[in-house]
Order: sequence, then C-alpha cells, then structure tokens
Amino acid sequence: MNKIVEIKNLYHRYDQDLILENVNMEVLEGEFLAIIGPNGAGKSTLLKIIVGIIKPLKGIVKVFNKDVQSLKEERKWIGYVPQKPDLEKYLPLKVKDIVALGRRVVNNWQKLTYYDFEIMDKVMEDMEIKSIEDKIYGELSGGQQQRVLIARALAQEPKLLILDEPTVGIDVKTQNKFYTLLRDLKKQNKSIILVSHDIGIISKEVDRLACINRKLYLHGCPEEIQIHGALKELYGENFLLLTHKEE
Ligand SMILES: Nc1ncnc2c1ncn2[C@@H]1O[C@H](COP(=O)(O)OP(=O)(O)OP(=O)(O)O)[C@@H](O)[C@H]1O
Repeated sequence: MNKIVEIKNLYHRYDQDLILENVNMEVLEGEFLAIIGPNGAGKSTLLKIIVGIIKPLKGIVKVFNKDVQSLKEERKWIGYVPQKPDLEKYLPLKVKDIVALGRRVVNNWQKLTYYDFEIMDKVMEDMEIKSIEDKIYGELSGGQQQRVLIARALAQEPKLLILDEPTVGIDVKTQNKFYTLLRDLKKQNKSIILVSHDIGIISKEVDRLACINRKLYLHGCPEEIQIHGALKELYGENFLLLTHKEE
C-alpha cells in the first residue's frame, strides 16, 4: 500500500529543548492514524513538521513520496486544522469567507466557480454551519469556530487530512457527525492524522495509534498498544483502553 507520510530518524528542538527524538512512523493511503501523548509531548510540533510549517532539525519527512519541504502543487492536497488559531483577532471574516479559503487554495485564488460553491455548501451542511454562513467568525462560540475550521480544511477535498484536537469544544452530536464524516473520507481512501486526548473514542475509530512523548513509544493498532502497556509507559498510569472497534 502507498505510503502517504513517511518519517525517519526525526529530531526537533526549540532552543536547547529536544522535543522530538528519533521518531519513525508512516501513514498509508486510506489509513486513519491517531497521535496521542501527554501535554507538551511534541504532538502539535510533529503535525507542523508533517504539514511543512516547521523544518525539523534532522531527519527525513516525506509526504506523497516527496520531501515535504519540496512540495508544490501537492501541498494543496493537505488539509490542516491547527489547534486554536486566533484568526478572529486579525480578520473580520464571515464564516463563508473562511470556508472559501479552502477552495481558493485549490483553485489558485481564481474566481470561485459553481463547483466551488457546491463543495462549500456541502461541507458547511456537514458541519452544520450553513445557517450561520454570514456571521462574523470572531463572534462565534469556540465550538462553532472549530467547526468552521474543519469545514475550511474539508473544502480543500484533501487527500491527507491533519487534525490537531479538532473536536475540542464541539458538542457530542456534532462530534459524532464529524467521526462519521471521517469514516466516509477513509472509505474514499483519504488518509487522516488526528491528534486527540480522547483515547476512548479514537481507539474505536482509528486503524493505528502512535504514542508520543518526545520519543515514539509505539506505533500500532489500539489492541496492540493495550497489550504492550504503552499507555502506562506514556502517562505513567495504568490505563484501561476500551476497544470496541466494529467490523
Ligand atoms: N514555537 C515554539 N517555541 C518554543 N517552544 C515551543 C514552541 N512550540 C512548542 N514549544 C514547546 O515544545 C513542547 C511541545 O509542544 P507541542 O505543542 O508540540 O506539544 P503537544 O504534545 O501538542 O501538547 P498539547 O497536548 O498540550 O497540545 C512544549 O514544551 C512547548 O512549550
């Protein structure tokens, strides 16, 4: 199966602090990988390296079989939902303007077409924000803002979706809808990387889990991680990981 992301011997530091140490992992086409680990473990940093926003200190990072720093057109195939960006402070944009950014990235900032609007409508309906499309983003609740950011990333129709704690502040109903959406994307052979602290939910949804705390502790299916006691090693507590993955 095609490797969409391949990371070898990755190291990164901020100032003198080593944040990632010898991380090796991969994400296959159509695979749903969740990254878990305690606060400050380096998860967001790893995502930013995969997206190409941060250049690592050392190591190989390939996305779509190319060095991530050399991606050109392929960069548009990556949809990224960052953790708590404070867009609203700077931009008085409406919901639909932010979702449109996802389409503009793909169509090279050309005038939006009928097709672009169709996609925007679909993702806004999926994230239940169509009714607030004319509202100013900065005036929405935290959960509503998060849905807009997810819709923006989905509007790109990405081949690789990278999500940094996307469901924080989102109500349970919308969270369920969101996971259903992720399942649909997986069926379309899209790859997904999700950082989340919600171990219970994600262990039901994902193909593999990567446990990170500076180093990669384990990279395997949720059941395998439970057997190896990686969560205990990671969090220093005895974790009961509930895996009810349906066939
Ligand atoms: N731009 C930066 N400059 C300096 N240090 C940073 C920077 N970004 C992150 N760090 C530090 O690097 C470490 C890892 O941060 P990171 O955000 O990657 O962790 P995380 O696993 O995503 O944490 P959380 O679960 O709390 O979101 C933290 O100690 C953080 O303070």
